[in-house]
Amino acid sequence: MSEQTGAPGAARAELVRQIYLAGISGHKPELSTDLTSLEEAARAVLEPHAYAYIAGNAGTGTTGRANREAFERWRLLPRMWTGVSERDLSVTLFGQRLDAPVLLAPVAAQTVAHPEGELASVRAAADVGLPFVLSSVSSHSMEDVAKAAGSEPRWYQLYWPNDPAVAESLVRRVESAGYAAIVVTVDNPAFGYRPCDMDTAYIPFVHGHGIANFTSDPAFRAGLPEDGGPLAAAGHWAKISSNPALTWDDLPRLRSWTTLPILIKGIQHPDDARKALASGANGVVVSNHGGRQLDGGVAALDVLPAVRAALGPDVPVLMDSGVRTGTDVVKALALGADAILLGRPYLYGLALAGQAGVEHVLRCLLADLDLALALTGSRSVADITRDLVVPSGPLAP
Ligand SMILES: Cc1cc2nc3c(=O)[nH]c(=O)nc-3n(C[C@H](O)[C@H](O)[C@H](O)COP(=O)(O)O)c2cc1C
Ligand SMILES: CCCCCCC(=O)C(=O)O
Repeated sequence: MSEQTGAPGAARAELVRQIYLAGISGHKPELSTDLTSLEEAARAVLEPHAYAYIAGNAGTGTTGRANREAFERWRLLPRMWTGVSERDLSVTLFGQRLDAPVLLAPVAAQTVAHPEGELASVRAAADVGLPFVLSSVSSHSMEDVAKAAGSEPRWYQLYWPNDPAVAESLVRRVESAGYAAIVVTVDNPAFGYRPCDMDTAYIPFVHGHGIANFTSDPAFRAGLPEDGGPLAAAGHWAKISSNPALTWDDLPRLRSWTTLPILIKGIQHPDDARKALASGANGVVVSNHGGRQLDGGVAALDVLPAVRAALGPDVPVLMDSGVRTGTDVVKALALGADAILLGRPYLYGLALAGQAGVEHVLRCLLADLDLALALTGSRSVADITRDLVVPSGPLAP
């Protein structure tokens, strides 16, 4: 977030300029500006089990593919001569002004991709001015990540543990460490059936990745056996980490621990969106976890308009699962999202070049988005309305 108001932030204008100047001078970027190509590039540098964990989907990958197919089914219907020399990508969520409608999705155990993990990602997010959403299951503690973010915005994603003392302790730390919102993920009552991980017999959390918020938590440590080493900590985490007994009746308890905005992530049914709001949430994230949980499920983009209709125009609705380009962001916004969360693409940037790789991905996405605004005739996010997208195929006369 920056203090700037109005037309595009200097940083974004500069990145568009740099990308084009690079083309003119013949100076090739180290990583491709086609973000969809980074997965293959990252595959070449990652250990097979690490690539499988990041890229993998549940089951046969049907939901993961559906996420992309849904974006492909929509086409942008651009308008001309609307006067787009000044473009403003900013949005306001929960009173917080964001330079662009883009956040970094919570992704677990980022040291699997790069030794600096979340510290590299949050620094990149801060440099570009986008909020970072820290996973509960991070390889660096929420306090260390907050320090690396400096004064830039960060949100926290909560997997609600089944130990009430640990749950409350985590939430209180989130508030003390200056996180600006809590994103509660509800699509994970159990780990999805993921052949990609079972076949490599790889679970990051037993290899020292992803449990820093727990090993640094006094309530968690109180439950550890005295002589327990890292394996005992991982074992204890596995016991308390998920909470399949949760129902909507539990949300008021979380509400009583914090005044921060609460978003529910993993919403796919309009009735669940209504229940989330009725139980005390302030917004939702339409998501199927990038296809990593339920195979054969609906595409996130396909349910977005129904969720928006259920909640009305004023409730913050974010979405993720399948966003790969700036034009995907425009489609999601046109179909009802206030902002999107970017997932795997920034992890591939992280794997390829650490902080610089994440920055590259974010700058490319923002440049693409800025140009998509110009090319669709949109001067601001408010101009991205439902009539900017049509189903693929001939336009009805
Ligand atoms: C390796 C990996 C780890 C993830 N870890 C978490 C997590 O800890 N918490 C969470 O809510 N979502 C997690 N997600 C889901 C993302 O937040 C997001 O919903 C998903 O990546 C969107 O799909 P996409 O990356 O295909 O666009 C993870 C996704 C990946 C790829
Ligand atoms: C209950 C915690 C499981 C952590 C799963 C991390 C994740 O969301 C993913 O791999 O996807």
